[in-house]
Amino acid sequence: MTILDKIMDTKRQEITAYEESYPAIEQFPDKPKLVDTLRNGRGVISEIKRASPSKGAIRMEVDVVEQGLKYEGAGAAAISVLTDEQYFKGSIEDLKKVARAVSVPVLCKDFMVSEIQIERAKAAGATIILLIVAALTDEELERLFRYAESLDLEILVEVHDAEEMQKAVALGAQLIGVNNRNLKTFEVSLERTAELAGQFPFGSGSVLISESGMNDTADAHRAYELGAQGVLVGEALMRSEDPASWIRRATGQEASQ
Ligand SMILES: O=P(O)(O)OC[C@@H](O)[C@@H](O)c1c[nH]c2ccccc12
Repeated sequence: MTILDKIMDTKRQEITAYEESYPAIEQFPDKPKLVDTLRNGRGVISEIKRASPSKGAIRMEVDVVEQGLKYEGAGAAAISVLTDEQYFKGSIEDLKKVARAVSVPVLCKDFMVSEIQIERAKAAGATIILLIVAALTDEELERLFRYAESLDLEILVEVHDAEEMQKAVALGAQLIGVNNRNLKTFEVSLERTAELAGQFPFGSGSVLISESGMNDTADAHRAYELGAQGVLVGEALMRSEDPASWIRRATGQEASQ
C-alpha cells in the first residue's frame, strides 16, 4: 500500500464520520412550477400576511399551517409567505411550516438584497423568491436573479412602471408582477396593471401577475380581463371568514354573488 492509498483510506473514513454529523438538507413535498400552473389558467397566489407597514396588524395570531391548507384546498396556484419580521411580522419559520404542509409552490415574500437570503429561502422550502426591481441596482438584480436560477428557484420580478417592466423582460423573467401599490405613497390602483399590461410580452411564455389591492373577487376578475394570468392577494384573504370560497369565486370554480 502506498502512502497515497493510506491517506485516501483515512480520508474516506473521516468523510463518513463528517457526513453523518452534517445536518441533513430537509426534503419538502414536491411542488410544481408556478409558471406552468398559470399558463394553464387563472390563478390566485394566496398570501399569509400577519401585518403590513401600511395597514398595521391584519391577523397577528393566524395559524399559518391552517391558513395555508385552506388556500391549497381551494385550489390556490401558490402560497406566498411574508418572512420579513420587522415590518410584516412574519418569519422564515412561518414559511418552513407552510412548505412542509403543502404541495403547491411557495413564495418567500421578502426584500432580497443578498444571496444568503435566497439560500435561506430555499433551505426553508421556498420554490419561488421575489426580486423587487425598485429596490435593487441593475447589477444586484441581475446577480440575484442568476443566482436564484442556479438554485432552480422560480423568480417573481416585481415592477411598478414601464422602465422596470422593460428590465424584467430583458432579464428573461418568466413571472412578472405588477404591484398595484405605489411603494412611496401606498396608494393602490388596478390602473397600474392596466397601464403596464400594454408593455407585457404576451405570447412569450412569461406570465403576468397583478399584485396587491384586490378588495373583492370583482377586482381579481378585472385583473384577469386586463391580461393577468395570476393575482397576488394578501389582506382580503387574511380578513375573509371564508378564504377558500374567495379563491374559488376569483377563479370561477364557484359563482360570485
Ligand atoms: O395585501 P394585498 O394588498 O392583497 O397585497 C398582497 C401583496 O401583493 C403585497 O403583500 C406585496 C406585494 N409586493 C410586496 C413586496 C413586499 C412585501 C409585500 C408585498
